[in-house]
Amino acid sequence: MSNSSMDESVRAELGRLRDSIDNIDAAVIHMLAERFKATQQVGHLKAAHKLPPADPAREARQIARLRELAENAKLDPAFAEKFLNFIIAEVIRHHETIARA
Ligand SMILES: O=C(O)C(=O)C[C@]1(C(=O)O)C=C[C@@H](O)C=C1
Repeated sequence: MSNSSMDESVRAELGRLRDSIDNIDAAVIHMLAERFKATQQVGHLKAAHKLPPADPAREARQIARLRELAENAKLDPAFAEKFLNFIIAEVIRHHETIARA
């Protein structure tokens, strides 16, 4: 294989992989948007009933569940936990904003 044809096959493979990454990123964004639509409703429900924005017991159950899912999927469970905590922190911020309104 000459240098130029090898470069072309690498370029093509990189292009295919990046198309797949772009599709996955789009799915992640759409799934997150749906999740935030649901949590916004939870925020309004909690505010209407004077419930606290955070529920640490629920979070502990979610973390345990996601860590197990991650392990089964061969994803680093510590990363899965960090990712969930990052999302939940943003949700709690939204809940607090709704409660103040
Ligand atoms: O389930 C709730 O009570 C929520 O407010 C949602 C959610 C989440 O984003 O999953 C956010 C904050 C809570 O601490 C726990 C979970």
